[in-house]
Amino acid sequence: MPVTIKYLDECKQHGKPIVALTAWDYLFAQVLDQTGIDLILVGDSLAMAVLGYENTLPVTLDEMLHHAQAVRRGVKRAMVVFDLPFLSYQTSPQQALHSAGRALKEAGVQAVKLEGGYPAMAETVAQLVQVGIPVMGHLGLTPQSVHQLSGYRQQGTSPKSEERIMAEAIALEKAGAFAVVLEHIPANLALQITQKLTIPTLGIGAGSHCDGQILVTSDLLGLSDWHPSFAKPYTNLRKTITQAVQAFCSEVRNFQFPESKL
Ligand SMILES: Nc1nc(=O)c2c([nH]1)NC[C@@H]1CN(c3ccc(C(=O)N[C@@H](CCC(=O)O)C(=O)O)cc3)CN21
Ligand SMILES: CC(C)C(=O)C(=O)O
Ligand SMILES: [Mg+2]
Repeated sequence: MPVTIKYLDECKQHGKPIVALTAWDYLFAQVLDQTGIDLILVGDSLAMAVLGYENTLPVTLDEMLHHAQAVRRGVKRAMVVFDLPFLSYQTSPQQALHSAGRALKEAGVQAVKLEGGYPAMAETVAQLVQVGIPVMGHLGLTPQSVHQLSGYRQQGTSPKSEERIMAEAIALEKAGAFAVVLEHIPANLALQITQKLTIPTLGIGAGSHCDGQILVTSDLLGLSDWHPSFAKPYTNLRKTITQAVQAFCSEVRNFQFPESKL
């Protein structure tokens, strides 16, 4: 059974943690989906994780759509969410509608995600939801605002900032968002938001009290050359791949592969 908004709501109600990861291609999406995770995000973090950019700002809507199409082909069960890239939705609700519409029509994703809250984004979310496009919010550390935020610093550390993030979360829920990502905020603030909202919260660097967790897949696999402090590598694929390639090099250079058959 494919994962639906209703299923994610039930997870929250029953205290069953939601598991979410990012993917950028068919191969990884298929492997992840077959493990039974709930949600796959085509995250704009792919700008950094797989395209080698310094931040997420350069990646374009067309580039993201190309990745999303590949991801979609690999997924049968998980909900696929498309991360709207920088400046594909901030200009106006019309622009957001056009970009989100392309993600649903051209890549076949079930939902979109956008960064930010009240007041501008709440209005945009409301308009998308009104035409039947499910929206996931993203608050706290919003990487598309890296320059405005003076780096990838933890957010919600002052009473004023805490209050603002809580207000934005409430505004997103009111606007009709079906879930919200909370990134790099104190665990206690994430707990308060999770208790206050009826929609599920997905945490990344936001403690253990969210309704689910999301990580960048290359960080979980130990494939990235760098990962944020809050990520946990569950294996060291970088090392495994390096060793396999070195073994191949050695066998080719020593005429051991392929086996000689005359
Ligand atoms: N591979 C990868 N994993 C991610 O989780 C991720 C990305 N890329 N790219 C987009 C954003 C950027 N993220 C980040 C990046 C850096 C920190 C980090 O190291 N923060 C430091 C402070 C850095 C500073 O002050 O500039 C910290 O201790 O909070 C956190 C989240 C999370 N996202
Ligand atoms: C980490 C998640 C929430 C994200 O926005 C991304 O991968 O781009
Ligand atoms: Mg993102």
